[in-house]
Amino acid sequence: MISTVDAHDDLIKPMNVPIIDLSLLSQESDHAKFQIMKEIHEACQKWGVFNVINHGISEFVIEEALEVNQNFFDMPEIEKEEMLETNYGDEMLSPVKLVTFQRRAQRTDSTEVLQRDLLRLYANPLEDFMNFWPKNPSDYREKMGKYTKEVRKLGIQLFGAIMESLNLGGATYLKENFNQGMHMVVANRYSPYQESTNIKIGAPPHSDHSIITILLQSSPGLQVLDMADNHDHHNNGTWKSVPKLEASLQVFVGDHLEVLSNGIYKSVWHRVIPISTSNARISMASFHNFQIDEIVEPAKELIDNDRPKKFKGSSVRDLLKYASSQKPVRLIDTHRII
Ligand SMILES: O=C(O)CCC(=O)C(=O)O
Ligand SMILES: [Fe+2]
Repeated sequence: MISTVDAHDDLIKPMNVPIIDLSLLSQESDHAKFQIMKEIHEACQKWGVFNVINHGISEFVIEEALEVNQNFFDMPEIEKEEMLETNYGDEMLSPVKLVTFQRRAQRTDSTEVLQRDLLRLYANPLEDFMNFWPKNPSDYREKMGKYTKEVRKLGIQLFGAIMESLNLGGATYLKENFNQGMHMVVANRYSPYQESTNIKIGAPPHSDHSIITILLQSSPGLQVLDMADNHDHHNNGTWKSVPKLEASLQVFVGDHLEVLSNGIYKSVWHRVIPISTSNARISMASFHNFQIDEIVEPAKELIDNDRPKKFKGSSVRDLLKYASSQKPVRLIDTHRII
């Protein structure tokens, strides 16, 4: 179990996260394509994370999305809660969920060490879910809608490239599953650290339940676990900071891509320890999955005598349910066949 959450920032070294130029994907040249597939393959295998540049989402859309979330979180607590108070039945399918650390602090069973505010929005199909998103600030839906549309397009493009990097370019059933899949956007606000309180701001170590996550950050603070040759032993890695690179987004391999790739790609352990003490840090994590009850298994094309099936199947619902129990091991680790 990873329990070290102290921010010995001076001891944390930066990690050279690979930078992938997505404009190369649309080039005709086979050489450029081959090169980018190789880079994606290596990044997903070795690090479970890479930066993308020339990703197609305009700086303007990004800035507006960050700003409108900042404005949302800045509203008085009571206003935020009122607008979201609805009973949706199946909580797992609730189109919006707001967790503020003020509210959480009132709960006596709170065992979390690192705190943040988060707003989780369902986003596919966008037209269905947007009506449940916050009405205020009044430009929230419009600006988040734009970002969400763009990031979904990027997700589909990246999934296609990642499948190709696994020689699964011809497996159209996977692309169809992805296209119909779940898209969840989580906006996080990390308040400035207050010396007067004991509250530690951040996100505890975890890997994502997604196939891929696309991350947008307003300021640094993300750290990933560098496991070098020790991928299956998450307690043996070293935390490294991920430098914030201008105009880039970060892409994470999630648990379900580790399963789908039959263990060839590794989901990345990460945590957040914000650096700035004066400004709030806003991030937006865009989680892309298959449908909630679709069973994700190692792709049959990646199973053979040399690489037998490594995992039993699981659905996103299984991963989400398990995550809420806050166990220190990943569900997929309990699903290992060998
Ligand atoms: O805030 C970040 O940079 C990362 C957030 C994250 O890991 C998550 O929401 O799963
Ligand atoms: Fe995450």
